[in-house]
Amino acid sequence: MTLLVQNVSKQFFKNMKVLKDLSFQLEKGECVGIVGESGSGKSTLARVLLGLEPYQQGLITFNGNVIPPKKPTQLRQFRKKVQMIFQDSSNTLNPKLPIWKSVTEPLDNYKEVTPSFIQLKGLSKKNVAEKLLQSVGLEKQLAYRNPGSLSGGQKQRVNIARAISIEPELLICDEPTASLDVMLQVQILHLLKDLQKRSNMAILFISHDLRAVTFICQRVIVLKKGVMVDQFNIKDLYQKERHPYTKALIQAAQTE
Ligand SMILES: Nc1ncnc2c1ncn2[C@@H]1O[C@H](COP(=O)(O)OP(=O)(O)OP(=O)(O)O)[C@@H](O)[C@H]1O
Repeated sequence: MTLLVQNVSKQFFKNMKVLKDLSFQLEKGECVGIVGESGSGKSTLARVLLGLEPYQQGLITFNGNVIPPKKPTQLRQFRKKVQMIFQDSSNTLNPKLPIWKSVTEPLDNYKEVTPSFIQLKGLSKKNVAEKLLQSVGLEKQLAYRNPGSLSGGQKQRVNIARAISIEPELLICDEPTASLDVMLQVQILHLLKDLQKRSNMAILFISHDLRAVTFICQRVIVLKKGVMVDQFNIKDLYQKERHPYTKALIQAAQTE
């Protein structure tokens, strides 16, 4: 898997450039963080990478194919390989469906996928859902409840189970813990880290929280007003060559 972003710029209106000449690369099994304050363009970048928003300059490729994919068949392949987890876990699950139906929906859409972590043969869809829920640390009985009766943390775990059910090559997480309390944030970060180790999928972890990013990622990209001002390996976080904006983020994280 390779995600390649080359000199990408995006604007919403004529003079409103939100992403400016961004270039970076993400390889199989890597976990890269995108960090920056509110309004720096993180969510816009996520949407552009997912092919949900157009960009005006540069080129994005996923495994050599241009993003956004043009043909419906290419788009289908792309959606299978790249999954997303959003900040707000409350609206992403259909309130009318029991959890087992929501969690197995991607497997219904991509019947050709057989996840390696569950032996599908002979298992009913409900059993598969139970297994998926257990893989994200939830009790299997949760499969038979509706989203309305779940806590925020449980719902986010269900979203993660759903996203990983088809074993994506890349998981894009946009502030996945922002709506959760601190204890749950830590649990979800541990879960993501553990899943990444088990599956070797790549993760693009978008957050304003430098501490979360440094916990889970091996490499960090710092965005400021749509410009990539810094990029470094976690081991170099405290090196003096860090950009002043990165240093300010480190200081803010320490005083929080
Ligand atoms: N659909 C849109 N139309 C016009 N401007 C937009 C649109 N979406 C985002 N913007 C603007 O683009 C800039 C970047 O927004 P974006 O949501 O990508 O930042 P962010 O870093 O994710 O912020 P936050 O952490 O607050 O979510 C902001 O100035 C925002 O107002």
